Amino acid sequence: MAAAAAGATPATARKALASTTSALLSSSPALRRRSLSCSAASAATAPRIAQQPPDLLRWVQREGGFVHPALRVADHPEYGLGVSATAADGIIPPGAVLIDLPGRIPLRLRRPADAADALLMQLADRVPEELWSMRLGLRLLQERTKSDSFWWPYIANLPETFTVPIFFPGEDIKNLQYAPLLHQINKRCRFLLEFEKEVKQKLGTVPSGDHPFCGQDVHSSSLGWAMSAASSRAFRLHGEIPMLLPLVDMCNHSFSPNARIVQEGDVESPDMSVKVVAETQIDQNAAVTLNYGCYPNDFYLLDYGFVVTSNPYDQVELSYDGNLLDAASMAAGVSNPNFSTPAKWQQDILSQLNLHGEGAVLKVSLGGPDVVDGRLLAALRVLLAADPDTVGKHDLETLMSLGTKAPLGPTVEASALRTVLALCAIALQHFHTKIMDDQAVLKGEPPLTTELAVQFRLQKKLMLVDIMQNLSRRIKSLSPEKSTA
Ligand SMILES: C[S@@+](CC[C@H](N)C(=O)[O-])C[C@H]1O[C@@H](n2cnc3c(N)ncnc32)[C@H](O)[C@@H]1O
Repeated sequence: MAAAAAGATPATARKALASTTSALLSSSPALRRRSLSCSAASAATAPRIAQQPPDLLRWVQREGGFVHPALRVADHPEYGLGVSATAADGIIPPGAVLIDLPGRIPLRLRRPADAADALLMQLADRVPEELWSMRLGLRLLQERTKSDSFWWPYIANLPETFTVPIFFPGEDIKNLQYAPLLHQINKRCRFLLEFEKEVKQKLGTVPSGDHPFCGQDVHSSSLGWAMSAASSRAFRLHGEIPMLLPLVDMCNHSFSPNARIVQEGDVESPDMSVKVVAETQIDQNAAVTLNYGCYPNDFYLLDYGFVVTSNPYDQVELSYDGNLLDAASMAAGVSNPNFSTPAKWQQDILSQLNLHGEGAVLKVSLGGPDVVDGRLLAALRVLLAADPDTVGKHDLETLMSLGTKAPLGPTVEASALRTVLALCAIALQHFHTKIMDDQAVLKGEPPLTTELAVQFRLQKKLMLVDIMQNLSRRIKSLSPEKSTA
């Protein structure tokens, strides 16, 4: 729905991106520059920019970095490359420094040193803040085109392609079946197509010596590569300045990580360093993992190109809408719901919850650690309550918490939870396929992009079913005679 409103469909935007992929291969010779093209033939599982990239670990050490002697970069069976402890060395104790990068190794946007840098910054300023990965991506692309880049050993080890949905075939974008994500993908694809034009216009007549990409043409596909490299590998440390951290970015993700990143010194200071420190004991052969962030799968797929199964932070987004709530509560057997026509005292509380009036934020969610969005839960409780006096005895925090058992009594609580149950059922119906259909597709070992799209929607549905079971248990635990609305 949202994607249609935004204009071009993700599928058409994707087609245009795909059609520029071959145009990316620019081969006109020039000094001081490295072609943006690269051969697809390299390691079968994870093709890298260079067919035989330099040893990243040794480069970090040569440039003054520290790497714990027990660590290696090795193929992970499912996640591409990863950092792991060797079988031979002993266990690594908690607190041990695993990697230490001096300030010259991280790659980030820098203050302009010449005309090319100044142009790059002007382009970066044209990118909206929410697409910070494109800003950093421009810097990466600048270094990728230089033949003598300090960061070449790092760049040579980067993946040649990414599994983020801007590169999905149109069919697999449709396979996601989830409007908020389709909207984001569409936005990114349209941005890349527009930005390609802007970059071409800006750099069209710039002489090669002042050109941020050494005179090479930049297309939406190369911009997409750079944006995806940055979004899937950059870290935002103190000061929120995103940086690419060579070798550190070979560590894969876990919500129960055994390591964490520590920044020492200010980002701008010359003695800044970035360390990876063992959070727990790291056994022989164990992978070193970092937590990329406690986010839903939308974020993981859009920025990193993977889906976390049983992600405790996954959510389904919906829009707070009185008519939808009336329909849901009637379907749940709640008599005379008045979500679309709240009384004045109820409107006042909805305003406090930022669900009513000017500037209201109507996006609410189901799932994640709270199970039900606190603002949605409070609104339901308040709108189902008969009088302002009972409600007035509780503060908003209590009304927003599912942990507080039935603050307005079991009858209101049962009706509120039943309405949420019905909302879950409505959300489930928005997916065109059933859980069993998705499981059957996955059993058939489809192409990777189909697998990711189907896994994404399956995880959302399984999460909704979990919430429904959770709420049913809560409704049952309310006193039996009052839980029937
Ligand atoms: C920061 S890089 C880590 C190094 C990467 N594996 C490589 O081969 O270069 C992040 C990427 O690793 C993969 N990855 C990391 N953790 C993962 C996980 N828990 N599940 C699936 N893929 C993961 C994804 O492709 C992700 O975009």
